[in-house]
Amino acid sequence: MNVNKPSLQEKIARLRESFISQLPGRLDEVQQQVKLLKSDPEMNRVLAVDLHRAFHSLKGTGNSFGFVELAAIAGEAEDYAQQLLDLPDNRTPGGWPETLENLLHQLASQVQILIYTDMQNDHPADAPFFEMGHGDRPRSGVQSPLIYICDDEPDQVDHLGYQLRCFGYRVEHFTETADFHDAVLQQRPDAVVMDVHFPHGRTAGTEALARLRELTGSELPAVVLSGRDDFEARLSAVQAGCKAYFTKPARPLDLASALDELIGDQHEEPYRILIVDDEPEVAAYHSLILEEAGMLVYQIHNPGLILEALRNFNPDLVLADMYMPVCSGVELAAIIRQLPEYLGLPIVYLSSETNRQKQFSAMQVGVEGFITKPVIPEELVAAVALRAERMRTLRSLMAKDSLTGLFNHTTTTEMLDASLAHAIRQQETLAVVMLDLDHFKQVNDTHGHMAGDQVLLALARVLKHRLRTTDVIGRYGGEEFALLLKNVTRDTAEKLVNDLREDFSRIVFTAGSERFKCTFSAGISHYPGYRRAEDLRMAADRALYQAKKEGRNRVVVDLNHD
Ligand SMILES: Nc1nc2c(ncn2[C@@H]2O[C@H](COP(=O)(O)OP(=O)(O)OP(=O)(O)O)[C@@H](O)[C@H]2O)c(=O)[nH]1
Repeated sequence: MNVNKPSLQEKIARLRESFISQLPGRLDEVQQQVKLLKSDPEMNRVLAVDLHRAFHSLKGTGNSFGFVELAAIAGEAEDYAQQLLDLPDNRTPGGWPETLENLLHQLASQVQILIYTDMQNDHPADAPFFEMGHGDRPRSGVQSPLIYICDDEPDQVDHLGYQLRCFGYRVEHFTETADFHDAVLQQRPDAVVMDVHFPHGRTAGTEALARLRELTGSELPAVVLSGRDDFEARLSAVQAGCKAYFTKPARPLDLASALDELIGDQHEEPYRILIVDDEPEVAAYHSLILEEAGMLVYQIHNPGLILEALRNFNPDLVLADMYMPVCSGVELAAIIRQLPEYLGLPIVYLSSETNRQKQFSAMQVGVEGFITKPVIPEELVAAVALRAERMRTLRSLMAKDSLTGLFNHTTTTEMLDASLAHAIRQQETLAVVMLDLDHFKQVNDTHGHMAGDQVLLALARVLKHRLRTTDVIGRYGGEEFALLLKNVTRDTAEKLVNDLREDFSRIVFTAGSERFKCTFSAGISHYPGYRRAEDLRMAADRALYQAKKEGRNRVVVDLNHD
């Protein structure tokens, strides 16, 4: 099937065309407003406010789409409307109303020119152009990360590969750098574990990485695992762009942590940006810029929909226009700030208001920033990404457990309520799993608290890599975890948790010179078997208790229903 998706430039061109086609109608409206204003001896301020907003938005949108002359005339008219507003009641500025009529006349000529040029030219030369890099876009796939290990010592590597698979990675092993080289060109891995010394060269491994970088123009995320611990080997690793250096024998858990760090960012969810702008074309234009940078954008053109949009879309940042008909940007920001759950949500104005004093007072309601139109796309993306990132970090500190990075008890409980409500609404199923490490006190007592922490981290990592991004993983208590598996049958949930249990039980931990393994037990309950969150949790708890009683290292599914 041949699907011709419009390019970014084509989408922008369509927005411009749509804006141009609306210009005569908008001009008509402005002319009506001026007429009303002229015939009103009281100089109605409401009419003047409307007029100011109309010119302001014409200026902003004109600028955004590169119609500089139209924007300049609209800007002059906006200043004049401001003078009308600033004067005491019943007074009019000098040149009234000829100045305004003259500006309207100029605007009408500009609109004619734009319509004519648009008809002549498919791609206006002055269309704002931007191109954003695609390299940093988050990956959308949910497949486990692919790791290439390149090492000529099969025994050691087999064991390492086996352990990394238990952590949820897909692993491929190469003993020859030439095979590794060809494989990378065929399918680029998420990360590489590379040896330095090979029979055909003292630094053949790191040289292979450097060659690939030259050939492809980009660095492979790589760590070194080598028997050598000398300056030459370490320097070759740094020069090849390797981010960590491990000497053999390395602990699989340490390597897994380094690999997680290397590829971690790629699993980040895209930033969620809510745009509030009464001009659909302008909102769509800014939305295109942000989407092109990999963000997820939702637009509303009526500020009255803000409450629903916040709740349904759950944004990381709100980008709001300052002058809108239903309510101003300042009023909108004040409404958001009065909602306790959105107190920390960054709000940024995107406006053509250039008056510093007005910008400053508009920010007094707790607004994070001010971006003036027309925007430079890279600056918009950078300003939005920076603030959205900060919001993510703050949220994560509040919602996540500091050791494992999983959701904490409170958030997991809230998510159980939300997931159950969603399952009921969508007529889907939901499995709740309570999971508890076996004899964990003994692990701490025998190998120390730090070794215990490593076990908790390892389990968290296995769960994160192996479950879908839509599933919820929480650290419910000290050594107790809760999983919410969405839209799975009871049998699928049981098989999944049993596979996790078996893989986890194969991981070898080291504490000093000691080696040990660890297991967990799990209990599963299921919606629609139970219809209340608390009942689901208690049923999963009872099943877990039974698994412990029956000898641990097993999964029990609750078969009772309410
Ligand atoms: N290392 C470490 N240990 C923790 C943490 N949180 C809780 N624990 C320990 O987890 C252990 C839980 O022990 P118990 O509740 O007796 O359970 P258990 O030894 O796992 O026995 P069963 O659950 O019956 O198999 C206690 O020793 C806690 O100190 C943590 O963050 N780090």
